[in-house]
Amino acid sequence: MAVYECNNTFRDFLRELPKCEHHLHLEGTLEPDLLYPLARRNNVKLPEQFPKTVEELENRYKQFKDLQDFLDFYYIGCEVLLQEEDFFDLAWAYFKRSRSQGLKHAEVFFDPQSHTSRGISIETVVKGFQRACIKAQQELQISSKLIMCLLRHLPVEDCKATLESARVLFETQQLHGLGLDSAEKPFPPELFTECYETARSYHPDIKLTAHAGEEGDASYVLKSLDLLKTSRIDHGVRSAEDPELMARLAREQIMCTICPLSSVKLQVVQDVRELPFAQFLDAGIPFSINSDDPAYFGGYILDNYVAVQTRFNWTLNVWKKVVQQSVNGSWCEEKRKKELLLELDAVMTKYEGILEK
Ligand SMILES: Nc1ncnc2[nH]cnc12
Ligand SMILES: [Zn+2]
Repeated sequence: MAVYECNNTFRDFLRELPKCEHHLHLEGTLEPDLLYPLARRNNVKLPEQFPKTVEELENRYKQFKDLQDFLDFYYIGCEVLLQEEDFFDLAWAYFKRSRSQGLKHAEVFFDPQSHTSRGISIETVVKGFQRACIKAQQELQISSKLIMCLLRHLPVEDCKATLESARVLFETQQLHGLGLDSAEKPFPPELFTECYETARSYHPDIKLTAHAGEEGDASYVLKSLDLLKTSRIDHGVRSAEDPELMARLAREQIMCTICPLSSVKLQVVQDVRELPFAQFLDAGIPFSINSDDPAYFGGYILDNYVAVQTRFNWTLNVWKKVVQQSVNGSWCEEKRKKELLLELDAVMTKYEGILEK
């Protein structure tokens, strides 16, 4: 695994930037040193061949063959989460850790089906996560929104039933958006057209996104826009293979939530330098930088910012633009965006005097 480090002052600048995270799976924040205690607390027997110690598990996480290789571990990890308290502990640990990396606003995914399939109610999952979100606002000044994801490898009927079970949570805007994750191939967006239609009928302000263009090609991105009517794309890096699609993403200002360390760990690219940041910037396509499943991919949000800086050596002004578009593309209230943009101005003023533009 390549080393991504940048000079200390630049790292301080990146840390102080008011960061928004748009692509973070709460279940993907389950650190090995929480996984084993939760397994013990809940009497969960891990599979025979599963690594037996934190160290062995961390070693196994050093590289994944592909998305499916990672997902096999991710879903086993989910099995240690049973009680409302477990979901709270998981999310609270994420917020605390990310606060020290300069996180200010988080739009976080969760996968109810990986819990309801084990007899846990969606209310238990959501209550635990909600409590952590409220505490993060009160004690860490981190604002957040919950996005429920459908698991695309499961039967569409199962996804429809999950949506129905979450109807009231969407109607009351306790859930802010809908996403689509898990193995991209061979589960293309068109399978979920009806699910997204149903979600739109739940609330006029519901936000829609989908993983696309991570392992699937650019057509997955196009079909997510056309059929699912998403206003955001998670990953989207393979859009760069299709110039017409790139022009459309720019024209419609579709935010792509890019996850640098994830894309390397899952072998979508071999190094962060291969990610199409320059093409996105040149084309005027908004993107944000995110951690995806930080416990599995070896880095939280700042680590991802640092990885990008080591490879692209952006100026302060490029970072200003990247943070501006990340704030402006957030699904939070306008007042919150204004606060974050003011914070950004203050950080820029401080560091323009220290680092050259
Ligand atoms: N990067 C990813 N892609 C698809 N599904 C996921 N579930 C958790 N992380 C994911
Ligand atoms: Zn993801």
